[in-house]
Amino acid sequence: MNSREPVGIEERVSSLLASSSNRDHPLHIALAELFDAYKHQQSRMERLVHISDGFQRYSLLERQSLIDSYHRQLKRLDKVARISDRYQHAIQQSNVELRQESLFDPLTGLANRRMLTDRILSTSDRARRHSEPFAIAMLDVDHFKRINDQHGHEAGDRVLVAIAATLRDHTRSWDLCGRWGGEEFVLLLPNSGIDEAIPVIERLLEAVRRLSIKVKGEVLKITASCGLSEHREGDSLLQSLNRADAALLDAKRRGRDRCEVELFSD
Ligand SMILES: Nc1nc2c(ncn2[C@@H]2O[C@H](COP(=O)(O)OP(=O)(O)OP(=O)(O)O)[C@@H](O)[C@H]2O)c(=O)[nH]1
Repeated sequence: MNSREPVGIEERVSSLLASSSNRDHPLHIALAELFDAYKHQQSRMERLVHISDGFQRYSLLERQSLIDSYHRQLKRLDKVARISDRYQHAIQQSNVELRQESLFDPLTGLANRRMLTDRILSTSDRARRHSEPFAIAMLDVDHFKRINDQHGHEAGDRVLVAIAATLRDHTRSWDLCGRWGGEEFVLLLPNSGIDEAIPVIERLLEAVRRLSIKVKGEVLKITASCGLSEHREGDSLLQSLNRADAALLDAKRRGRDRCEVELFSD
């Protein structure tokens, strides 16, 4: 008798088949064939389990690598989005700067000649459609050359900047002030006939008189002359500007520091 009793079915069947006392049993051959078939099936099962485990491990690795690659792509996309945001912001910024440079005078920050021209044309269009009057004023600093000659170009620039600020501060929100060039400024007074425009200009000239610009310990007193014209229906931009310019020359001739009106006389 064995010192150890076989426990599992396989061990028990194996030991039964191995025992010489069972060799002539009528079921011995059938049991041996059945046992072989069983072992064959079992080894197939083990192979299948092995393949399935390997496949699962491979799937896990594949999944992990896909997740890693997905996260790497996300990071890249995030980086690309941030670069694109910065790029778009830079383009917007440079568009703002380009617009600023193309429409505004760099020294005074007022509208430049191009913007003034555009606005006068659109105001003239609106005035025609709604039968509204509008006025154009040309304002020129008196004896500006003297300021440059006596105090230097930089002092002249400071005077222009101070005048620009005065124009901005003493006109109505719907008026447009701009620098026409040199020491000459243009004011567009929409929805205003001569009668409404004159007090605006008088207020402005008074504000210029009150300016005190300190240059190297000296206080500069400034005056300006102004020519005013009212736009007439059918007038070209040039005609209205020419009439304001003629009125300005008249103001200079009559002694400066004043506003003259040129009404309907080409
Ligand atoms: N500082 C400075 N001066 C300028 C600028 N543009 C033009 N000027 C000067 O402005 C002066 C204009 O002088 P004029 O046209 O003789 O006129 P004015 O001396 O003001 O004399 P009136 O207009 O007759 O009162 C010239 O000396 C120009 O050099 C500028 O941007 N800065």
